Amino acid sequence: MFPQRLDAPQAYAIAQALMHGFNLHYRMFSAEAARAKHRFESMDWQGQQRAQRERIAFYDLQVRACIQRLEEEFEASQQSMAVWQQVKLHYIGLMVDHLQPELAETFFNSVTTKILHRTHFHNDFIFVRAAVSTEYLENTEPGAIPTYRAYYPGSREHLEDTLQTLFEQLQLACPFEDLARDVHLLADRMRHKLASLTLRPNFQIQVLSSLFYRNKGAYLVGKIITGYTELPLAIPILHGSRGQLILHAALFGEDDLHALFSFARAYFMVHMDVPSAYVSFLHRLMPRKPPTEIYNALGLAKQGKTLFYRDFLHHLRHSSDQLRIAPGIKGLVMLVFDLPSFPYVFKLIKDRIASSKEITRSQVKDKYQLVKRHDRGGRMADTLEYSLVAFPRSRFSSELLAELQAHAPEQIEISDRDGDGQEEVIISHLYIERRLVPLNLFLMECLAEADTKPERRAAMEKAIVEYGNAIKDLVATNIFPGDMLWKNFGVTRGGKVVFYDYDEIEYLTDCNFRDVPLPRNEEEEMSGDIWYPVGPRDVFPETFGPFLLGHPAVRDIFMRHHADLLEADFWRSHQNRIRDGQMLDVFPYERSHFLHAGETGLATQT
Ligand SMILES: Nc1ncnc2c1ncn2[C@@H]1O[C@H](COP(=O)(O)OP(=O)(O)OP(=O)(O)O)[C@@H](O)[C@H]1O
Repeated sequence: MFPQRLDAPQAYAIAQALMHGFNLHYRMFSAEAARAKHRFESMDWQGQQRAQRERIAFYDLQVRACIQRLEEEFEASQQSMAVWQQVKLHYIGLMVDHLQPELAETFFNSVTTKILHRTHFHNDFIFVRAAVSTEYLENTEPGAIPTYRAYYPGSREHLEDTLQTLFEQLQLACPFEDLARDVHLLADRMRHKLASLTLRPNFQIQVLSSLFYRNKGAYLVGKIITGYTELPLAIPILHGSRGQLILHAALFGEDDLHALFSFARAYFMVHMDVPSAYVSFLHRLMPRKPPTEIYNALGLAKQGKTLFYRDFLHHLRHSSDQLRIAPGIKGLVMLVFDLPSFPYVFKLIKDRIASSKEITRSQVKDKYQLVKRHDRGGRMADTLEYSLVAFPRSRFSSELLAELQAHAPEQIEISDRDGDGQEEVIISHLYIERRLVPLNLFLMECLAEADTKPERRAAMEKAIVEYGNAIKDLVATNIFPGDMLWKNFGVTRGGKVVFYDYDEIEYLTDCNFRDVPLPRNEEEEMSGDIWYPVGPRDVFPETFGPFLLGHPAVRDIFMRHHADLLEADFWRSHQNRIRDGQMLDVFPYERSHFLHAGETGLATQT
């Protein structure tokens, strides 16, 4: 029932305290993004990575601080539901003209769902759906930076002048090595892309005003428009070998941007007054990427989670298929299920983990946390972590329900908790991750037809090369995957291979890569067992082969491209590099996009 009058005296003050809590949070978030520019300029890459990691914890800290304040000042949990309903209405009032209303709503939900009882988690009290529109939101204060800027080159020949102005207006404190040279190379690439298009009167380049910072790079993101064509565009800016700036590559088109904004990479730091305007600009560039994933990529993971859950509930209402055990080899640690019509998997840690795994539940959680905070280098799938997720009981296949009851009885509750006559399966802790095609299944499908269909053989070769590349990219970011079996990797829509089994992951520098010792006598030589002592962190790369390379066709391709992975020296040399403080470059784009043909090196050390 909608209250006719807002007459509870404490409701307005509670709403204000909530809004104050959110504003404080967003100020901290923005300040960190502003500092990212300085860290980039001063090549403080370790600092940039540290800040990327630490920022993830900001939100929960601020939510906890706000709950504490509400309890201390207003005895929040003692307030009646009539008061809480008015709190929400006042809060809506406070969001008029607010520049981040969607985030403010999510913050309200995060706080109030920790105070109110579950039965009140509906639109009267929390924001189950958004109440405030973000369309056409702009910061109109004098001196405010617009979300994006438009540049009008007029003709193909004048691209250089326009680009020169555009990069100068970024006002980076560090000089370019040779901006005129780079702008010319970039303009040439653009002319090539525009060759088949007629330039219409609306020909322009639009770029988001803030740069996107991550690891060692800053990325300019925008699009070229002519007529009805909109060509997405991203330009990575890096430090050259002399420490000055260079335009490193030119990325064009939706697929290139997908690779840059991949769920398998760390989140960007971007200074945004109006994040929803950034999200809608980016969504236009990448219509296949749902806003939930764009918010995640911008470091606004809570908003990503909120939108994901809304999308999922909406999808459930408009589909009828059954949740099932995910295809592939079942895990010893994780129980994984999916809904065929929905492109994500749901993973929970089993109540009892097979003893062969020597890992506890909390260690598994730590490993997933490690991945969340680490630079995923395009090779480890991001996970969203949820607690108390309810699914309709009627949507479970009987095998899946039996599996849950057998392996996770302590984590599921089957009840009608909302009292609406519909039974739900409530799972206490869950990870949600993009669904990929497990690499073992992918290879099996290819192998079945490799002799008769050359395209299948080519796909198999590409996947095996990609698998090795994935491991090498992980190594570059100081990650040893632990369990390198094919089944622990998946293939993305774009054909990239990504790792998703984290329970045996270690920092590369924590492992001890050893050569298999030579047998000292005949008895040792003939022994079928491991006769030499093995420490807990010891790894013997020579022994990977028998597990991975049973099939001759697979072995042949692997050995041609990645034989070095079977040598302890390969792993040790990377350990040494990392210990020396050198960060290897893992580019989120192919070499073919580089603007310089190798003559311009990059800075490697701070
Ligand atoms: N993101 C994903 N997309 C598609 N399938 C997945 C995904 N994650 C997991 N799976 C499926 O679930 C299975 C088990 O997942 P996972 O490897 O994470 O569990 P685990 O218990 O850690 O495995 P292991 O026993 O190797 O340690 C995988 O082999 C795969 O078939």
